[in-house]
Amino acid sequence: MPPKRKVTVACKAMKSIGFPENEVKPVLNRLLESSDYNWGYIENDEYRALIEALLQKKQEQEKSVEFKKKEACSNEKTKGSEPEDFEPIGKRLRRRHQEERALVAVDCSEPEDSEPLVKRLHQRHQEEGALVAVDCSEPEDSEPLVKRLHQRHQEEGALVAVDCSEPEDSEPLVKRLHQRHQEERALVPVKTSNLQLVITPSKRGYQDINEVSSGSQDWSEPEDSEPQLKRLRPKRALQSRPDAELMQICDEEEVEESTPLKVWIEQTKSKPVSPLQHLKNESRKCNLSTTSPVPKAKGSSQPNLCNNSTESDSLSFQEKGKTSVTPQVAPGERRLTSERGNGIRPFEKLMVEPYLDHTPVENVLDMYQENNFNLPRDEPPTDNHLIDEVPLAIILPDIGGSSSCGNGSNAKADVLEVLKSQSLDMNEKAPSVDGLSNGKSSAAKEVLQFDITSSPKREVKLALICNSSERSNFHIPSLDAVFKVVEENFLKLHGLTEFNFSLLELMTEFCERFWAMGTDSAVDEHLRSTNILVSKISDAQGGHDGKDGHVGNYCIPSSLSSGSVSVQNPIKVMPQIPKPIAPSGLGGLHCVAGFEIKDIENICGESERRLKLLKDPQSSNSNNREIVQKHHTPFSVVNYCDYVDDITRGEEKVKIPLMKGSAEDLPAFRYISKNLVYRKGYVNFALARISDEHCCSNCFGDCLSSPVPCACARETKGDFAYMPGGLLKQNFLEESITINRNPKKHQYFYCKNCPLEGSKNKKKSNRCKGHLLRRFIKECWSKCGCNKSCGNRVVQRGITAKLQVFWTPEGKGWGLRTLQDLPKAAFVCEYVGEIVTNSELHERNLQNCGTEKHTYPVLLDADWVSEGVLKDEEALCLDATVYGNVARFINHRCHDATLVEIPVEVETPDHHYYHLAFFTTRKVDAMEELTWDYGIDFNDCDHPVKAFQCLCGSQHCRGSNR
Ligand SMILES: C[S@@+](CC[C@H](N)C(=O)[O-])C[C@H]1O[C@@H](n2cnc3c(N)ncnc32)[C@H](O)[C@@H]1O
Repeated sequence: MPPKRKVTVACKAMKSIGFPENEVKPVLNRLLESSDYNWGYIENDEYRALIEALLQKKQEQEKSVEFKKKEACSNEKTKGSEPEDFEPIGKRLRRRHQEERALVAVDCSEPEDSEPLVKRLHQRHQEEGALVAVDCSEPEDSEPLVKRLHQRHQEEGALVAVDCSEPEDSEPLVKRLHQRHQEERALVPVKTSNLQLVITPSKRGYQDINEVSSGSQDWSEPEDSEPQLKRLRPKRALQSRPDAELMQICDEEEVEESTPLKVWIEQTKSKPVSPLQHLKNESRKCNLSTTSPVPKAKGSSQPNLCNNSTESDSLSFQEKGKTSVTPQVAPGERRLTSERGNGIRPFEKLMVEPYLDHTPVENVLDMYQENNFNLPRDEPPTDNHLIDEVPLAIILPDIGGSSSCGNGSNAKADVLEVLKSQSLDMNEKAPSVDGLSNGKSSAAKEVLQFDITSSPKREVKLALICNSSERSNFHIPSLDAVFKVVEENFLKLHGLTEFNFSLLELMTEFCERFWAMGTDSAVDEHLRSTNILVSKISDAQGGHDGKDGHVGNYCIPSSLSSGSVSVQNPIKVMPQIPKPIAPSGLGGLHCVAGFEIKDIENICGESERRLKLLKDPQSSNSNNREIVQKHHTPFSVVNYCDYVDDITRGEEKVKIPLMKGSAEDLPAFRYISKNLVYRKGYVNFALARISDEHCCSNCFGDCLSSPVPCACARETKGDFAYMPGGLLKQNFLEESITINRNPKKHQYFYCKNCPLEGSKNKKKSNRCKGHLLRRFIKECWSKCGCNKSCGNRVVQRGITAKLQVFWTPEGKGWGLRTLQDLPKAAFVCEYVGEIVTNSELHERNLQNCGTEKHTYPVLLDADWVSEGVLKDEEALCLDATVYGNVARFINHRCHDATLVEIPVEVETPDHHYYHLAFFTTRKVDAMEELTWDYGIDFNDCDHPVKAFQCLCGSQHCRGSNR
């Protein structure tokens, strides 16, 4: 969307919640400036940043005389304790935003609030707005923060009680919000009948974040789902009663609170924005009112609401003799106020964005993606900066010869309609690429603007708008020549005569990055970043005439009214051009750049030959490849493109593209997303084999939120391995990593008759070399009562991360990398292949002996110890050589691999078969390679994994000197 439009949309959105446009624009401007024109930041969370900024601006403006004294007084007192108040607003907002994001990274404690942000903000402010009965004339409390927070609980209750009885409704919401903000910012000491406290919401927010990230939060406890109403109650009394009574006590107390609830609703109904609050409270009323009790369902957070309260909170209230304070507020209101106070659930947590697919792991990954990918910057929304909605660019037709080609302006308009355009004012922002920036003094002076235009059709167009007012004799030069000169100059400038530099490649990468970093959460969009090729216009003036497969370009005259000339659209990145693999080594890029596109089908034919998709993977050999080559059909174009687009051929929920531009052959294999038994392997998924001990048939909903861990947590000693959100718990991950990296002696098991060794030599059984005993994860499954989105189902949901198969520069062949930042402890993929017995594997190895091709087997021996003596058909491994998933591309790393493999029990309690899942060992950055330690003994010549000269490059490489 062009910036102008974005401004309009933002103003409209703000108007809808009561901020007039004339107030919004300056704030928006300021925010844009301070965020480097990052619209993503501003639009995120339904304009959260903007709303916050507006509120803050308001409060700054409306500091009235009556508050001046208080403000001066409180500022004096709180100097130093609230450093953020002295930060510029943009910086503070950004920092806060970052911290919130960081919180999101670990905040998996409960399903997030599904209400839209604006609604939530309104509600929060409305609720907070009620807390305005403050008196800052008293000296500030010098008690420690924790103590003050406890007091705050009680205090807020009292405040609200007072507040409800007063006609505070007569104040407009916005005013109350501002007032509240002002009070919060100024750390106004609040006086009630008994004590003072300091309201420091932002401070509390940060404190909470710190608590969470420091691990003080127990992710296994759904503490947040407990209504704070109940937390406020004195617990000591409850503790002395039998469990059975607890529920009743809660109910009784709810009766007490039902009346104020009604009163409150009455009051809020009269407020301009109350329907939002009202709706929320209505729903809470359903949950909390005794007149409509909700059944205490197992698996939901309800049953433990009473006895799960934060003991320290409750006790401290009682100790301080505060139990007499009757919180006369609506439950919703109370919940929020106490949340702020107890340091458990800061407001920020409510702002967690919904997950992409509403499944925990996907959401986490998506959030990380959002967190770590900076959205492209936009220009400032000032009128003088606003660019034309129609970008100054030449629109090329679809190279694939779509029917719209040659259709003049109509088609152009169609394309333009969906284009997103962004600009960089070159007078302000120097290009960051070395060489370009060096040359800025001369060349960049003439580049007035750098436009990037993209469309949902996966097109990226770059346009440099140059000032040629002093060059009346301007003509369009040969782009080939321009590229050549720029490349040569660049190399000369940097003394890189041996260096192979291609400007076009650089621009292609730029476009790829643009897509990768700008993609939104739509699952299939991530492919944009890879399945794109660059094409140039050889004659920007006249467009194409049908030669070279381009029919009828749509050109905008290059002369611009202001005397500048637009070197328009020198490249166009087009998806789906089926030529990612070219003989030159530069791949399709080179081919297209050389204007050699004559016939798309020819290109696809070539690509298909190189790709060598198998008709019958089991009989894969060079002859077979020839057959594929000969049986090239017109449909191969589609097949081929599909494959590069997505090596999974639709087998996974996400597409996994192949990096374009490599001349190397992809190994011949057939993609499968689930393990398949080859022949003899014994795997029994019979429901009857799953006893009650091995499933949780009585559960429902999300097992992770159940107060009592269900049977499926037994494998992990009663503590689920996952946190809500899909990440592994820290201790479980660390333990698994340690077992892998520094196994202790006792973690090895030695078989009497090792199936592995036995399979190697039928006559003589070699001594068992030992098998590492690993910790299993047990996931809920079909026989369990919980639902599909239960937090204890992660691996079975499959791949959700954005991955790419790429050609490694170190010489390891193909590898796998992530296109998005991944958090530590995130599931990436499992190792999928054919389930073969050890003897079958041995046979395969023998067959392949001496040939280049070798298998990539993984032994499923993590629990052979408890399986006793295994028959051959039970001693299994996974071979992904011919049938496999993306994990077959994961390369080995001797030390500090980014992935660790963990056995996962899903369909069967028999541990001779399980899933092998890869989780990140640390935060992995976008574009980093994903590796795991194969566990190879590089000196063991008859290990099933054929040893290779290791090029992992790690400090403690075990196999580099073979
Ligand atoms: C599971 S495959 C990984 C994908 C493989 N690179 C490919 O192109 O298909 C294992 C093979 O990759 C290569 N490989 C993996 N890790 C390596 C490393 N650290 N150094 C050198 N080669 C490696 C070896 O040839 C090994 O047999």
